[in-house]
Amino acid sequence: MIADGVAWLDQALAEGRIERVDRAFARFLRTLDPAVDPRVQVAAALLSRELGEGHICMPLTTLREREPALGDPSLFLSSTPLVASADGDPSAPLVLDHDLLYMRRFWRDESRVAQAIVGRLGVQPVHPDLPAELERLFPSDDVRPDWQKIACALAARSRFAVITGGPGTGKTTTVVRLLGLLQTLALREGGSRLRIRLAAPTGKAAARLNASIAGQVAQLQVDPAVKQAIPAEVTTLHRLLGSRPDTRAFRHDAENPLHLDVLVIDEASMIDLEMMAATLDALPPTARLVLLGDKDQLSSVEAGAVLGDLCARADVGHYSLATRDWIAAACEEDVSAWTDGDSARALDQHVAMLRHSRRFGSDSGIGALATAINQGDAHAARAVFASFADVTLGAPSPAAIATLAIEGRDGAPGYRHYLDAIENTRPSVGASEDELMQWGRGALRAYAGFQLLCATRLGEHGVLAQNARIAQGLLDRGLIEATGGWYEGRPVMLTRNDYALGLMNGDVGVTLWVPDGRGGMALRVAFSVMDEHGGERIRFVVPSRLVAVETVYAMTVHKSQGSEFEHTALALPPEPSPVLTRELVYTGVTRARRWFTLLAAPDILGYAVQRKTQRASGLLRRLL
Ligand SMILES: Nc1ncnc2c1ncn2[C@@H]1O[C@H](COP(=O)(O)OP(=O)(O)OP(=O)(O)O)[C@@H](O)[C@H]1O
Repeated sequence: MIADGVAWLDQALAEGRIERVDRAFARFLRTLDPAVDPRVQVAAALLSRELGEGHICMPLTTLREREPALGDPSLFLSSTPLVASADGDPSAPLVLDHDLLYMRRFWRDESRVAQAIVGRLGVQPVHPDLPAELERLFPSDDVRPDWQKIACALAARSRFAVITGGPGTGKTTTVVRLLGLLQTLALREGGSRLRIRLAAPTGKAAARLNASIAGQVAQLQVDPAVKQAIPAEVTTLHRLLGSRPDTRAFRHDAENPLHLDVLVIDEASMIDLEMMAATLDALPPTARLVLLGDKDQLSSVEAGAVLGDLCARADVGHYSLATRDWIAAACEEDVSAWTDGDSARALDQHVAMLRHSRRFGSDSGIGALATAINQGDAHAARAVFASFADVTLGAPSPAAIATLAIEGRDGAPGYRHYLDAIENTRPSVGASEDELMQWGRGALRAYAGFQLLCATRLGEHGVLAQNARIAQGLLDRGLIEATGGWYEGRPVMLTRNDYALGLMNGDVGVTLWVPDGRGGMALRVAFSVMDEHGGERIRFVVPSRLVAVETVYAMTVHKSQGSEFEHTALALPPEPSPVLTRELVYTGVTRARRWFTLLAAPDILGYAVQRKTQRASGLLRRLL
């Protein structure tokens, strides 16, 4: 029995079971209802803690486990005005929906997302030319079934589609062909062209999709008029929705919807619940939404795991008999093995999983490692290191990590390679602006040759400590001229959006000495930015204008989402910790294009791989 809420909160805070913000929320409830039951305050504090961990809600079973002294929470939660049922008092700050406890804002966001998706489920009539066009865009493939073709077909017949797949499984290829298909069918017989927009949750992800989409559109086997009607420009979701400084509201919402017919969002695993709700609000009811992403990656930094929820059943498919037959007719593909007439749900018919990586073949350790990690098979994951040259397991001592980060290994670059590239390609004193831009572009490309990833920001094994060690190691070797302040070679990452500069949180720039235009030299930070035609341009920024930046020799795995590096090293702390999860390691491994180095004790790898995170939410229940 809990008689004194204040004492419980203070003690839980002292024991580290809750944080100050959780206690503040529980205390705030007392201002709304001075006679509040202390057990409601305890439940509220524990709920607030769960939200801080990225969950959307808290199942009552979890609440009971966290504090057995609460007894049966459904009894006291149903008899306080602070908690309402789903259709109860809309001013109550907490909602109890069946056995899930929510803060009102999260419950509302989840309801908006669920409603908007449910409204889009269902099959629309398709153009009779669909099978022929699919056949043209996806000439017979040696890998059967051709999931790219199936994903494209499913997306073509409805206003909502999810395409998930690991790295190199062809998400971009599929969506470009889908857009070609939709636009071809729309323009046929004098129809009007579809207004298509492409977006990604971060500037970096948008830039990467931008780079790959332009090339893919050029190769697309469609009419030139169709090609022209496919946009190459990828924007951030914030920009698309029209974010306004200092407010959570966007310019586009249900009252002022976006003017578009098709919205494609890449890297959808990074979208949190609130952003998804805002996006769906702003989408006209008739518009199609296509979500692309890798369901196995880390979820968004903010609460929710919308893509993970939507793809929770993707491995098994759960296609209905009707979907199976429709796919057979439209694509000549057989998905019987992924069909389950009894348990098929409407949502399942809108989800396709690409299962064959074209980037990582059977000779790729990175691919084999990603698969073993996803299967939670630590033994197989360790065995991969012994069998493949592109992946290596190294010691996690701070000194060894810094050395690897600087020197690289066996042909795989480290930061020496990047700093040498700056030095070796330095333009002459009278270099033109074009030559300087080319130098900046080369430096940024060389920087993308290697990245050290850490599990956390703080602590001896975190980003800040590793940054300091690497900078010292570079200084000791004469590769940089200082370890603090601004110096040539300092790589920085923005920690906040800077709309005035057109730079986004997560954008990385490199510091270079360039002519100042008055006969002297000045340090400038080179960033890759998109011009108005979707092309890449290098912008040199005065360091003093960059107010929210961090040195980025090391970055957290979270921040690395949406980026790829030729050689990626992932350093894991030596002690077990809640941040070490399967998704974290998988996301780290799949940032690597050619080489991957894991700096971890083998037992820590096993520990992390066995810990699959599950964020509590009621979304799937509402959708199935
Ligand atoms: N059906 C296909 N036929 C031939 N090549 C393909 C096909 N699909 C994809 N590829 C090639 O495989 C590579 C990866 O494809 P793509 O970039 O579309 O994958 P992705 O899933 O978007 O990858 P990422 O992990 O970068 O998001 C590209 O080089 C692409 O050209």
